[in-house]
Amino acid sequence: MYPINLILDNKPCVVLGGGHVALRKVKGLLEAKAKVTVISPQIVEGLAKLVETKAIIWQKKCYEQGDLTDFILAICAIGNEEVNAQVRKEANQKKVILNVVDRLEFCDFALPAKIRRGDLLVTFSTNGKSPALSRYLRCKMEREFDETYANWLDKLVQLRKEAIEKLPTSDDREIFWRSALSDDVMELVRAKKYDEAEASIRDAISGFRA
Ligand SMILES: C[C@@]1(CC(=O)O)c2cc3[nH]c(cc4nc(cc5[nH]c(cc(n2)[C@H]1CCC(=O)O)[C@@](C)(CC(=O)O)[C@@H]5CCC(=O)O)C(CC(=O)O)=C4CCC(=O)O)c(CCC(=O)O)c3CC(=O)O
Ligand SMILES: NC(=O)C1=CN([C@@H]2O[C@H](COP(=O)(O)OP(=O)(O)OC[C@H]3O[C@@H](n4cnc5c(N)ncnc54)[C@H](O)[C@@H]3O)[C@@H](O)[C@H]2O)C=CC1
Repeated sequence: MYPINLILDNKPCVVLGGGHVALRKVKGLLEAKAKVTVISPQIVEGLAKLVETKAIIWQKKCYEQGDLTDFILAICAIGNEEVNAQVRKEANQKKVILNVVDRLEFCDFALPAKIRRGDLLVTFSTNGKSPALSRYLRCKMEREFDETYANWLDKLVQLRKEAIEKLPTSDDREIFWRSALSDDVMELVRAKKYDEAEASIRDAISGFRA
């Protein structure tokens, strides 16, 4: 497995099937700001609400060959081997990247469990061996990854700009950040002393010698 984070903002994605698994996958796509269409003869209540609020488009029908046209990514959550095979075939023809929720061998990608805190994204996966373990680790680590990292990340955006202005080469910046983002600084962050942490990084930028 090769981990990548897809940038799906406003890109057309389709979920086939309208059950609870489809709902979870749709929610994940919406978090990534994708433009989501669901194709299914029936949908669960959670999906119906998303249709009502126009958060997603619903095509009330069974999947047919040709339905993947115009989509860049598809998730097949129907749970039928025959349909899975048809969808896999069309995805190959149209070069659409596909996830089949009950068949890892048919997948171009699998979904990890995730913790999102602002722009920070932490993911867990098990190569399909135990989604339950991915979920367990996500729940456990949610406590560790509270909002402090996301708040700090917002500050780092500006500090990174300043480091780019003051430190001439990318080698310098690599050396700088590996030492500047120290346990001591991160302890200040954990204590929500963002200003002190910020000042410490600024001092380090002005005092940096390669
Ligand atoms: C391969 C993969 C394909 C994919 O969906 O991309 C896949 C496949 C399958 N899952 C099944 C079952 C369960 N899936 C979950 C939960 C999650 N499943 C997710 C991802 C993945 N699931 C991909 C690999 C992830 C990895 O590598 O770890 C998560 C992480 C992400 C998400 O869905 O968004 C999300 C947790 C989100 C969260 O809570 O954080 C639970 C637990 C629960 O719901 O409580 C159960 C019941 C317990 C169990 O079986 O473990 C079955 C049916 C097995 C059967 O028939 O018994 C299959 C099919 C098969 O295994 O063949
Ligand atoms: N990857 C994952 O995270 C998980 C996967 N699964 C597997 O996912 C599959 C789906 O699970 P559920 O959502 O609980 O099932 P479900 O049976 O509730 O949902 C299937 C949906 O597909 C629709 N459908 C049926 N035929 C269709 C067709 N030809 N075209 C379009 N839509 C069609 C149905 O109307 C229904 O909405 C199962 O095979 C299950 O084993 C189960 C748990 C987690």
